[in-house]
Amino acid sequence: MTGGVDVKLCGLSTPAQVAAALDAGPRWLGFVVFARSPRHVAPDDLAALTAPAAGRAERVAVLVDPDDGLVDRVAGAVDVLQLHGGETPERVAAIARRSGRAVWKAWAVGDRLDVEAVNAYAGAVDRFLFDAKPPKDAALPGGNGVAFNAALLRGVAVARPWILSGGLDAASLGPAVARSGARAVDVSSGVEEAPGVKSASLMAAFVAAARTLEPANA
Ligand SMILES: O=C(O)c1ccccc1NCC(=O)[C@H](O)[C@H](O)COP(=O)(O)O
Repeated sequence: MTGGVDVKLCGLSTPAQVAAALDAGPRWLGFVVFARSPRHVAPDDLAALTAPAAGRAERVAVLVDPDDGLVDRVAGAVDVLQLHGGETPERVAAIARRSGRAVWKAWAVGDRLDVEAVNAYAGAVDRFLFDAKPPKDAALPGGNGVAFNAALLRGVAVARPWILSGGLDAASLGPAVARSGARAVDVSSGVEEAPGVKSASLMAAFVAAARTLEPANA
C-alpha cells in the first residue's frame, strides 16, 4: 500500500529503472514480455531484472496471449501474470492453474463497461486491470498513453478488485481516481521521457501523488 491508492509502475526494462522505481515505493512493478513493445524484457532476462524487487514490491509480468512455453519461462520470476491479450476465461483459468501465480486480466473499456463479460473471468482471476482501448493503428494492446472516461467504472459491480489504467500521469491521477472510485492505479507512458525510457523523477512524483489520495468508495 502506498498510502491512499496502490500503484503499479509498469514497463520497467533495465536495472536502473527498477532501482529508481523501487525508490519511488509502488506496490507493484510491471515487466512487459512482448517483443513489439519498446519496454520488452526477454524472458531469459526477467529473473535477474526482477530479483531486486523481491520483498519490496510485487512483480508483475505483462503477457499477450502467451503460449504454455512462455508461461513456464516467466512464471518463476514474478508474483503475478497480467494477461493483456484476447485470452478467454478458460485460457486464463488454465494459465492460473499451470503457473501457480496470481493472474490479472486486462480489459479495454469502450463506451461502457460490459460487466457481464468482465465477470465471466471472476473465477479465474485475482484482479482486473481496466485500460483504454488501443487506437486503431496502435502496434501495442497497452502502454499507449491513452485515457478513457474513468467515470464509466464508478459503482459498477465488478467481482474482483481492479486497477485503473490508461493515460494516467501525476496531474490526471487525482481527478481520474475521484471519477472512477479506483483504489489502485497503473501507469507507464505517464512516467516516461520517451517510449521505454522511464523517468525517476516522474515515477517518484506519481507515487507521491497517489499517497495523497483518499481511498475511494467505488
Ligand atoms: O506497455 C506496453 O508496452 C504494453 C505492451 C503490450 C501489452 C501491454 C502493455 N502495457 C500494459 C500496461 O499495464 C500499461 O501500464 C497500461 O496499458 C497503461 O499504459 P499507459 O497508458 O501508457 O500508462
